[in-house]
Amino acid sequence: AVAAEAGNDVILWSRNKDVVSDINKNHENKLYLKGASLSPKITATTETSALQNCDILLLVVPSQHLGAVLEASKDQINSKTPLVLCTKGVEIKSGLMMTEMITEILPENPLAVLSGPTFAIEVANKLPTAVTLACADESLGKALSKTLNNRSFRIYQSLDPIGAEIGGAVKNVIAIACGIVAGKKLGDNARAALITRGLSEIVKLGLAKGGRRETLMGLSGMGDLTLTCTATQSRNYALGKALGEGIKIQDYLKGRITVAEGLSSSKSVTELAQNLSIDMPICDAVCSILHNNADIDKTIAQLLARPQKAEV
Ligand SMILES: NC(=O)C1=CN([C@@H]2O[C@H](COP(=O)(O)OP(=O)(O)OC[C@H]3O[C@@H](n4cnc5c(N)ncnc54)[C@H](O)[C@@H]3O)[C@@H](O)[C@H]2O)C=CC1
Ligand SMILES: O=C(CO)COP(=O)(O)O
Repeated sequence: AVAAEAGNDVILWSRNKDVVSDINKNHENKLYLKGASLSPKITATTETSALQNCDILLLVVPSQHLGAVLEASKDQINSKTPLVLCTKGVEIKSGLMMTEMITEILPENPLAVLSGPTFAIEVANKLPTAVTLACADESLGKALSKTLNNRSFRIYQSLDPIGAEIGGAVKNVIAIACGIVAGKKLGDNARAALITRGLSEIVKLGLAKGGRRETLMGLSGMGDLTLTCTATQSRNYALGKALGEGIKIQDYLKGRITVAEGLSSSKSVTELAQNLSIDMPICDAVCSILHNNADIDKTIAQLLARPQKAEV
């Protein structure tokens, strides 16, 4: 929708025939984006051959499936086509960040990361939004920003794709923690503490991976963390809130088709941090609750009982 609003012709690839038909016939995607009316400039297809002649490819498949989709379609992708990563997450299977995984599959393609506080429905409905577009190649970053920027979608440039990616991947895990605290009615102080100490975890991991502090403090870091940790429309926050209210994860996920990336990223981010010998107690706690069936109250008590330490 952003690319179309900026004046581009847009082709959307989907595996789902019903979604394709809804977009082409009704200019809507009722299954995944109810309440947004899409530009007729957007057409959809299930054919990966459509990837052949694109000037830019925006990658939006959920993190645990993007690798498989790229593997299956890489023969259709020209090695000169710039790829813009919009997915937020770390692959469990390989432990790789999305940009690392993409580079393994498509080593020659130029790569950028587009990330920030961007609830899709607000973006599609043209509500004011600001994001980071990070690309190590400054002139390509400028060209991509110019192509995608529009009056309601303001793009700030950055040269730090790693920092932009880490912020987006880890904030989903912290948002689940904030949701749990809300579900448990533990108060606003606790949420502010989680956001701030969560940011500290994001910064530690981001710097260890080679990202820059100022990126982590910007739209794709602090900005997205703030949005997701404070809004009930966040799927990650909502998942945490349900758990905090006592709903079992299997029951919550039953019948849900949309992704809450923090569920998988809590595992992959925690493993990544362990491999780098970085202490990320909040992500660790969320991982234990989601994947090791840890008791929520005991996990919170353990977090609060950690030895005192200097703030910085
Ligand atoms: N929805 C939002 O507000 C935002 C989402 N993102 C990120 O974008 C990525 C995608 O999220 P959403 O579109 O919101 O998720 P969603 O769950 O609403 O939609 C996922 C889409 O991917 C497709 N999909 C799922 N598994 C697939 C597979 N194995 N092969 C091919 N297609 C598959 C689904 O059919 C669907 O079209 C995530 O990493 C998310 O964190 C980033 C910014 C904002
Ligand atoms: O990444 C997002 C907003 O920037 C979307 O967050 P949720 O996946 O938690 O809804």
